[in-house]
Amino acid sequence: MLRRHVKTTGWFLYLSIKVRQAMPVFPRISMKPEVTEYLKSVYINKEVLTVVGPEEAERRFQNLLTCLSHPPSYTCVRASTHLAPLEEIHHQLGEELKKRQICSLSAQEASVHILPHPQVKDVLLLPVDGPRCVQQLSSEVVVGAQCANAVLRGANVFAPGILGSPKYMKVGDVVSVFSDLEGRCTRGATNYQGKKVFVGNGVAKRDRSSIFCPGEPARGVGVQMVDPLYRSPSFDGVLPSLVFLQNLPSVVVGHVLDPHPGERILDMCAAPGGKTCHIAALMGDQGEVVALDKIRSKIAQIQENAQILRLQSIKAFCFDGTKAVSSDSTQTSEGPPFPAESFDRVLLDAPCSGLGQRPNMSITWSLKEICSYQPLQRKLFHTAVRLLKKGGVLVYSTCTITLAENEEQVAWALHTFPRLTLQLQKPHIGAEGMLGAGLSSEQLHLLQRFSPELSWDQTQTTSLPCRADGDTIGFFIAKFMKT
Ligand SMILES: C[S@@+](CC[C@H](N)C(=O)[O-])C[C@H]1O[C@@H](n2cnc3c(N)ncnc32)[C@H](O)[C@@H]1O
Repeated sequence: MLRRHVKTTGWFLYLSIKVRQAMPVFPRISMKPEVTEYLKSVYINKEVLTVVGPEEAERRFQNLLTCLSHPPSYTCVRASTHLAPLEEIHHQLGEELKKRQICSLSAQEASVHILPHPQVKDVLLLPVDGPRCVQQLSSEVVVGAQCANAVLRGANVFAPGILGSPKYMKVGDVVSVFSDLEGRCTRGATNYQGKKVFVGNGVAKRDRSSIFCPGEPARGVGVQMVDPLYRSPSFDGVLPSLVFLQNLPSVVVGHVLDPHPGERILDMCAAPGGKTCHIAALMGDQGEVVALDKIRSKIAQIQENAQILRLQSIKAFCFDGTKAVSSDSTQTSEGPPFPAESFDRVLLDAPCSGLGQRPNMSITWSLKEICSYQPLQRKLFHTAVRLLKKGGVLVYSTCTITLAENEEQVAWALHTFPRLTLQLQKPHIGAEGMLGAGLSSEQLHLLQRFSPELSWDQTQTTSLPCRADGDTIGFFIAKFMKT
């Protein structure tokens, strides 16, 4: 395997000459020592040690730290099968990608490389080309970590994400883009020497002066990525009503909830509405999907997505989910709070520590912040159970990897609400629940945990769609019925 060392400021990155080789290109995710210790105690807990042994437990933990800093090796889009058959959307997407030449593949290859998921009937998968061999340049643009993560998943650099640029950067200049790993680059920097990681090359679409001008905040694309380390199509404006960018586990959530036409569904923490829209689509837009979110500015995102995807059964409200049960059982108004037992199904896609997101090269949070979600999730859970009809279905999901927000919440819920029983999930394409929360093997079997660390060693040698179910963000799903 041919490799070369490329020197960056204080950092050595291994850049691969061969496309898709097993060597990681980014350093392991960095975090505060207390957070590393905490995650280690989660992944190398007593129950895990007893079952898989210390070596395997350690291997999984080290894999976790590596895979979190790397993007999944494919892009997942959900097709609007309520508007057109999957085959038709597949074909149109191939044509559109060819037309826009946003796909690096040849015209003939473009549609061939879009693959339907074998089990999730409204998902199309597109391989990501990377890590690619890209030469670093002397002109450096430094962007915030969030912005860089989006670049690694196919986005361009938007002006607000830019922290530093060459002193005389002009429109048309070719620049190398770096992620500010520690969040220490000050806005307007001209030569940042802190920890940074190269994510690709692009062309400046704005002069430095217009990016950092005082007063009016800069908007629009600041650097168009032409040679990214990981190339995947940008879906900006591509068939907006027919394809929706969504991580595979998030699409699985909608199917696990299994909503039926004519039902009344509650999505308690809904913004920006990806899962809300999926639920409405699965119901053929027949019935009612009530979407709540506590943050007012996010309600417009739900409404906008519903409009783009041509869904009319969604009603979005700004409301605190923990207060969504009305004490008045005769209350009949359309919006919250609602009388108990008002909904056939409830989705609690809970606010969480989000540690399963990929790529993520640095967790800046303290342990206290990470541990702050469990009580809020329990409050929301109480409301969810009260609002659910007898015989109704409750799905609880998070995009994090701790036991405290996942399996421990399930153990707590089964203990607190004797009328809840765990249900089989369909599809079940992730792993089962993680050991360590005292759940039985039957209970763990009913849980779905997407655990990229389990297949990280094989990720880059297995072809799509086989690797799709393992090479995901970290995610958790539990399905209950109220008996
Ligand atoms: C994981 S995100 C939801 C993602 C969404 N389900 C989707 O698929 O697009 C969690 C959301 O919960 C919202 N949230 C936090 N606390 C809440 C509360 N008490 N009541 C309602 N929403 C809340 C946040 O504003 C955030 O938008």
